[in-house]
Amino acid sequence: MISLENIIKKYHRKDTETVALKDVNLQVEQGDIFGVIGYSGAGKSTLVRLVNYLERPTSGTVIVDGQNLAKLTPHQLRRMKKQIGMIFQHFNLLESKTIFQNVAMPLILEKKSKHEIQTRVTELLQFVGLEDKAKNYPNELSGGQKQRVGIARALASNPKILLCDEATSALDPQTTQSILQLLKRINKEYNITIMLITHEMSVIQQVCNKVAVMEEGEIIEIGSVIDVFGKPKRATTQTFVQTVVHNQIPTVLVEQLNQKGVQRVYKLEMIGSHATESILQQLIIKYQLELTVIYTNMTEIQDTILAVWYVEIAGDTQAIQTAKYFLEEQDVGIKEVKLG
Ligand SMILES: Nc1ncnc2c1ncn2[C@@H]1O[C@H](COP(=O)(O)OP(=O)(O)OP(=O)(O)O)[C@@H](O)[C@H]1O
Repeated sequence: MISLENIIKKYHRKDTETVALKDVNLQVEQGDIFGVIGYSGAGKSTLVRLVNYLERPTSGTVIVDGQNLAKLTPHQLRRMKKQIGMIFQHFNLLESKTIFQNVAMPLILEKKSKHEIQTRVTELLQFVGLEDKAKNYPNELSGGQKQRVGIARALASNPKILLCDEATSALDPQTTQSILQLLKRINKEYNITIMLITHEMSVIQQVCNKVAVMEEGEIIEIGSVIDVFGKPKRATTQTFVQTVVHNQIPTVLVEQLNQKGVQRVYKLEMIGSHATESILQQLIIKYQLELTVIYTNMTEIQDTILAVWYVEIAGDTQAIQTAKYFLEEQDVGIKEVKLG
């Protein structure tokens, strides 16, 4: 649906050159909710703005719905842009227009008939739960309601793709939840492919099926959300993941364990069907090991459980080694951790 190939984007201002994107490649499939995460300045906004050609690449190819955007005539590009809706952190509503008029704006620009506009806007306001606010002005609405207006406006032209630029960053956690639920409905009910950028891993956790992690203009990790959350490779990704997956032993517990002189603590990481206690039982029964569970945490991601267990293992060294092989065969990550 969206393909970015060997994208380089440089900005020039006076004598300075900023390389915002350095050879970026990514594919977004039809039906994806594709998240892009990274710290401020990583290049997320630049990346997402390439998709509707708000920014043009310095080099590389942007393909949307099978079309190379660089090869389109201005008329074809305008038509393509109608297939791509966008919502923003600060909503970008016209303050002097009513909610109805804001949502109607793309349809007015498309010169749709009055009747058509009335029907479509009413339907959209119903969909986002704001049918009673048609005659209000943006400054009479809460942040969450304003974002719903932004969403209704973005959907007016029946887009195939919705781009979300930090759409929930200005909202409180509860309102964020409701907007994310709305995005999920849009994806399912209208079959709209969504690309969203955020600096919050919890947003990715709640709605996305795929994620790209960006750092200094590069994609440093990309894949299904469950894979990236389950086995983050790069330090930045690990830091993001730890904001939602609490897979470290709490410091206070580490101190207690050190005081007790506990040795041989292992961290076991399991994804999906393995994330059960039965694996631990097998270690006890099959390998005659003594296990003491020190800390455990489970996180639900995309209907799958990510589990981490910290266990103290006592027993025959050879038996522990054989048990390690058994765990690796079961796709359970195991490593000895140093306390303190
Ligand atoms: N119009 C511009 N002119 C010059 N430099 C720019 C421009 N837009 C972005 N940049 C620079 O490009 C780099 C990437 O910026 P970008 O806004 O894409 O990052 P971001 O990850 O979206 O950051 P944030 O979360 O703060 O919005 C930054 O160094 C930024 O200063």
